[in-house]
Amino acid sequence: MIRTNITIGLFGFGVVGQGLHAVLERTPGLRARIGRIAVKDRNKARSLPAELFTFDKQDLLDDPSLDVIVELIDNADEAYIIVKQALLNGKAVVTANKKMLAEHLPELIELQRSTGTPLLYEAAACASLPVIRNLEEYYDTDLLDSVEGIINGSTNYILTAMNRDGQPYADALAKAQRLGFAESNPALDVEGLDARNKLVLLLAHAFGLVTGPEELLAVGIDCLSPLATAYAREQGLAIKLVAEARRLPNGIIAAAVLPTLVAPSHELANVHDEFNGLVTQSGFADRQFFLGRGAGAFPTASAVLSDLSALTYGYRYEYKKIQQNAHLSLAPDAAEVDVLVTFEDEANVPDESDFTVVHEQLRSAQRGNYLIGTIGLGQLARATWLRLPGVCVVRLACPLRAASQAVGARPAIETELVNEISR
Ligand SMILES: NC(=O)C1=CN([C@@H]2O[C@H](COP(=O)(O)OP(=O)(O)OC[C@H]3O[C@@H](n4cnc5c(N)ncnc54)[C@H](OP(=O)(O)O)[C@@H]3O)[C@@H](O)[C@H]2O)C=CC1
Ligand SMILES: N[C@@H](CC=O)C(=O)O
Repeated sequence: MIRTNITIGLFGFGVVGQGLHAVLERTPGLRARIGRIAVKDRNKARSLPAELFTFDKQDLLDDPSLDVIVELIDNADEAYIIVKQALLNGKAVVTANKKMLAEHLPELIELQRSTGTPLLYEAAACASLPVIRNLEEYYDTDLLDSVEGIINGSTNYILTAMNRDGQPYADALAKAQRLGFAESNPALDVEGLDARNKLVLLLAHAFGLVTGPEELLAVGIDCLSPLATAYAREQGLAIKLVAEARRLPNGIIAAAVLPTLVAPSHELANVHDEFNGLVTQSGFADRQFFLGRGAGAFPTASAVLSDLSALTYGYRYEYKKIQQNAHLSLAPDAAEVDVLVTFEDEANVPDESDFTVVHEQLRSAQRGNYLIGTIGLGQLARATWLRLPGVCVVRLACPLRAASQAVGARPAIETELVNEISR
């Protein structure tokens, strides 16, 4: 699609949809205009003339005067139906819906190929940060070793409000919702699932690895314990929700979303509020850092705008790395991670035999219970204690790495038990 005037069929007129309308008004150079808007709620007051709105998706999907469908709704299942039909109808699509994309990526890649119709989604990962197109194009000839970042704005906003401003978790979450940063279902944010959906997209564009979200371990910030927070503070570290994908030897990729202790010298330590930050490490370019707003109306709309502009010069994702890196595979059992696990009582003690090495333990009625150890990433994902109430897992300040032990071979446990056990 190479043209200078675009007429948009817009699905959704919420935070991002209204942001896009405002941004387009201020960007006359693009010569894109919204032709029709599909929304859901018939009783909601709208800031634009009523004749612009419809409640029937076919009014947009079947309208030959609309060149591009921009999908900005908060329902991933409906979004999938809309995007699929638009592509089958030969309409280019721009979407910000990372949940829908992560759940259907293989099919959506194939649909782009079979229909020859582009689907762009820069806003779906890190909102205003131009990460997808950079990973797709800029690093094409470079050897990417890792991408790690803060890729959910709401949780970073919450953690900043709690740690810097002393706000309670519930208040900080409510404010992230009021500001339009959080998903309609904020569990997606705080449970790490939104970051996991974005990690699926990063994996596809950084390494050509197409995987489902359920293949990736995600732990959120909803279970952070006061003990973990105090531990971080004592060590002079910040807790951030970090997504990481790392290339290990033998064509293995390790990837996960985990609350992580971050040293003050690390780029991510200075990513605050709803900002996102992404660090890439690559063979020739070395270390690079992207920083910008990761949520909100205008930052997200700016990425949608950039995709619309890219469509005018015929841009589409080629997913070249899927062919180039066909030898890469996700292998959580070949990776390990160092973690701090805090737990409330005997009912939710982590199973020591799950750990490759237990470095330190404390069980104290006064100070609380914790264990610091090295554990296989796959083993952590399978651990029955991981999801028990009262259990909090935080990754220590070191990257995912290749497992030092063959799977199944148990090393001697090095336990430095701080013997304060009073029960
Ligand atoms: N907010 C943010 O910072 C970011 C959001 N995103 C993604 O952008 C998308 C939109 O988010 P956001 O604007 O915050 O969400 P909002 O909840 O603010 O708005 C959702 C909009 O979708 C409409 N809608 C819901 N279901 C349908 C349907 N079946 N048909 C037509 N319209 C429908 C709603 O209609 P009605 O007005 O009638 O209720 C509403 O206008 C989501 O996928 C989100 O994950 C991505 C990056 C950042
Ligand atoms: N809820 C998301 C919105 C942007 O993707 C977030 O907080 O990052």
